[in-house]
Amino acid sequence: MAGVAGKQGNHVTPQALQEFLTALNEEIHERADWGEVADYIPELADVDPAQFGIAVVLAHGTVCSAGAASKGFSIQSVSKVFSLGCVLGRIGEQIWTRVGREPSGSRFDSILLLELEKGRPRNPFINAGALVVTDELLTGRTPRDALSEIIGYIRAAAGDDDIHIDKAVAQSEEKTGDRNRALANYLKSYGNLKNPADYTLGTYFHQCAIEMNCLQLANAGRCIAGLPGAPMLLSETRARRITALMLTCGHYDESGDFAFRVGLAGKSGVGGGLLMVAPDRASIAIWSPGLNETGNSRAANYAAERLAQFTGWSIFG
Ligand SMILES: NC(=O)CC[C@H](N)C(=O)O
Repeated sequence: MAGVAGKQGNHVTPQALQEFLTALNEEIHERADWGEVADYIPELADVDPAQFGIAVVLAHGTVCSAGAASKGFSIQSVSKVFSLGCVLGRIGEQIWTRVGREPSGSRFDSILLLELEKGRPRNPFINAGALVVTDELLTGRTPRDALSEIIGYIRAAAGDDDIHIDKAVAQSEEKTGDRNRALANYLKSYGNLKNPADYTLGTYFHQCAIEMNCLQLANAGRCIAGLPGAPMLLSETRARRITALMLTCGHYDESGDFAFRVGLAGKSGVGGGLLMVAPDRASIAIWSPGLNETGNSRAANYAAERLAQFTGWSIFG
């Protein structure tokens, strides 16, 4: 890897970036520090952790990629970025009466703060908050229609209709989703779940089971990164605010460390996916299914740090 990295500021050429990504892919495989796949969702437990893909869409539309960038994976919690975009389009700022905008400092599936804060989840990216967002999207609709809206939004963002739900993953999580069931019922007891818990949970499990590859995900992030030519799905203000939430809450109790090491807004998922945005510069998707102790991809986090060092894209200068 020596001799490849170096702070490039605004002047990252596609060619230099492509060379860097190719070398990074090799470095990741040489390190072989993969972490453990999420085994609480049985279908994900079978995925080989020794895989890595990365795709970067630059402001002028050039795409650079390396590794398994066109291999599909379960986006899991990365879907929460798009369900939030969707609900903001639907009911606007009213969603904030039901969910907060503060980092939780606890695990993605924690119930701890929910009692203390009377059923209003800290933010839309922890499971409790995402359940509230999905519940809002479900209100007045069938689960099938709510899911069509979410997947339609993602397809429009990616500019690609070939994005689908992996039903086996959804069913697998349905079988083992007791903690999410507990969260949904707890929300319901505080009057912060409008639909029957099973409906909201079923919709949420299917939303998490959407399968995408890095190229599709990086394309879908263009509207959040505010890249020219991105589909008009979010106002500038909303894109900026979603980015702020990704930075402060996108990695759960590792969000501070990610900001410290990488300096870019990102949203992770237990499928090993990571969507990251460098506002006005690039949309980045990284995937490696092995996770660290906080449920974030070990190799994707490492790659994000190396990419930020190479490009100089940290929002902190
Ligand atoms: N962090 C994640 O990706 C969690 C999503 C997963 N579907 C869950 O609810 O547990």
